[in-house]
Amino acid sequence: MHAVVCIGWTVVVVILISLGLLGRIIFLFWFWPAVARRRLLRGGFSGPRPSFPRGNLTEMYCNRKVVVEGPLINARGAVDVISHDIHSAVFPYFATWTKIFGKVFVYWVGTEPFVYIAEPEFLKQVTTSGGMEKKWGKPNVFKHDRMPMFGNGLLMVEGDDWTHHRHIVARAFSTTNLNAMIGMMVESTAEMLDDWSSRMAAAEAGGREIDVEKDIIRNAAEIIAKTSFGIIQENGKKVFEKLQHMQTMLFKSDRLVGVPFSKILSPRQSYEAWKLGKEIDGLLLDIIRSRKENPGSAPAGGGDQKDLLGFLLEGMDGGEGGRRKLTSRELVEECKTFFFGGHETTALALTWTLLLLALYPQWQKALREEIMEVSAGQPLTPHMLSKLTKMGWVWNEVLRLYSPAPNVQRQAREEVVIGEVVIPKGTNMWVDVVGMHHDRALWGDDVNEFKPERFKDHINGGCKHRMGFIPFGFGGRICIGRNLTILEYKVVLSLILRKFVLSVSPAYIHSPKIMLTLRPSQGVPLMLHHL
Ligand code: HEM
Repeated sequence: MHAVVCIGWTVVVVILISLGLLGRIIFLFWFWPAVARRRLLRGGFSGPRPSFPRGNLTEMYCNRKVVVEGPLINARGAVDVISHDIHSAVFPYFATWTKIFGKVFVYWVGTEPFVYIAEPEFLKQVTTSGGMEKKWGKPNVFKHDRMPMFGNGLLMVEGDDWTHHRHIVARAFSTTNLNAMIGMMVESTAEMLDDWSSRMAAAEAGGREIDVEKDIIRNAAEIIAKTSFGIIQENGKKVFEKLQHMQTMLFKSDRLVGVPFSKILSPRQSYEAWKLGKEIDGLLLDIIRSRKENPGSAPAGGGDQKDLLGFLLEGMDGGEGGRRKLTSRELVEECKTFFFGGHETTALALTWTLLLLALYPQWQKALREEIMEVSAGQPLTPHMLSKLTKMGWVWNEVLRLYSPAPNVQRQAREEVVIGEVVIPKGTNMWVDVVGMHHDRALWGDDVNEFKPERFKDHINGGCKHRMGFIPFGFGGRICIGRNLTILEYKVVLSLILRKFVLSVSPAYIHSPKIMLTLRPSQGVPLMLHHL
C-alpha cells in the first residue's frame, strides 16, 4: 500500500514538472514572441512575416544566392574594375527587405525578434541619446552560442562588470604599451615575407601567385597570440590552432541560432566546441599560472617586450584604487576575446587592402613612396608610423567598403521608448554596418568607388551623418583594440610594400561573403614581384 502511494506521488510530481517545463517552453518560444510581435507591429514596425520555429531564417539562408563576379581579367587580358557595390551580394535578404520596408524594420531569427537598423539617425536616438546606452546589452541568443569563444570577456560582459573589465583592459591598450609591441609584429611579419621570398625564388620570372589571405590571417593570429598572451612555444601554437578550429566549428552551427533547441539539432558540433573550449581554457590557465609564478618571465621574443596579459597582470598587482582584481578565469576569457576579436578583423582589413592596392596601382605607388620617404628603409618606429597619412586614408576607405565587422548587435534590457516608437524589453537590434557604409543617401553618388581621398579633409569621410561610418562600433562599447589594429596594419603593410609590388592574379574571383566577418570567400590570389 505504502509503495503504491509513493509511486502515485512520483507520477504526480513528474507530471507537474513536465507540465511546468512545457508551460515555460510555450511561454518562451511561442507566447512571448507572439506578444512581442504584436507590440512591435503596434509600435509602427513592419517587416517580413515570420514562421514558427525558424522565423525568417529560411528566406535568409536557404534561398541564398551568392553573387560571384568575375573572373577579373577579361578575354583581352585587361583588368576589369570590379564592383564594390557589395551590400546585395553579402546581405541579399536585407537588400530585398529594405526596398520593401525601408531602413528600419523587424525580422525574426528563429523565435527572436530583431529590429534591423540601417538609418544612422534612428540608431543615434535609440542607443546614444539621453541615457539610452544603459538600456542595451548583448543578445543572449549569441552570448549562449558564442560562450566557448568569448566567455564573459569584455565583448560580452555587461553592467558593473563591463565597467570594471573595460577600466582594467584599457590600461593594457595604452599607447606606450602598444608601441612596445612593434618588435613582435615586425618579427612575425618578417618570417611571413621571408617565406614569400623563398616561394618566389622557386618561381619563374614574372612573379609568383600567392593567396595572401591565408598567410595574412595566420600572421595576424600569430601576432595577436604573441601580443595577447606571449606565445611562441609549442604550447602556445596548440592554443591558437585550437582557437581557430573552434571558430570554424561555431560558425557552422551559427545557422540555427535562435531556433528552439538548436543545440540538440547539432549535438556533435556543440559537444566538440565545448570540449575544445575546455582544452583551450586549460592551456591558457597553465600559461597564466606560470606567468603568475614567474612574473619576470619574458613572453614571445624575450627582452623587455610585454604582452597584454603581462600588462593585465602588472595592473592587477598594483591593486589599483581598491578595485577587485581580475580572476584567472576572467583573464582566460579576456585572452580568448583578444584572440577572436583581434586577429581575423585585422587580417581582413589587411587582405582587402592588398587586393585594393593591387587593383589601384596609383594608390599602391603613393603609399610606397610615403613609406620610403618616412622610413628611408630604417627599422619602423612609432614616430614614423604616425606620419603615414595617406595610409590612414586608405585604411578608412577599406574599412568603409569592406568592413571586417559587418554588423553590430544589441538586446534591450528594458523597454525603449522614442516618441511613438516602443521597443519591448528582450527585443534584439541588428545594425547593418555594410548597409550604412554603402548608402548612396549618406555618401553621395561615388559611394561604391574606392576613393581614399574622401578622408583627406573629413575624419568621417564626408558621410552626411556622424553615425553613418562605424567600423569600430559606437558609444561606450566602441572597439578597445582599434589603436592596436591600426598599429599592426601600418607595420605589416609597410613591410610588405617596402619589399613587393602587387598585382591581381587572373585566378581571383570577387566573392565577398559573411562568415561572422566579411571575407573574400574564394581567397585573394595576388601576383607578387620583388621591388
Ligand atoms: C580592423 C579590426 C577591428 C575591427 C573592424 C573591430 C570591430 C569592432 C566592433 C565593431 C566592436 C563593437 C562590438 C559591439 O559593439 O558589439 C568591437 C569591440 C571590441 N573589439 Fe574590436 N575590432 C577590430 C580589432 C580589434 C582588436 C585588434 C582587438 C583586441 C586585440 C579587439 C577587441 C575588441 C574588444 C575586446 C571589443 C569589446 C569592447 C567592449 O565591449 O567594451 N578588436 N570591435
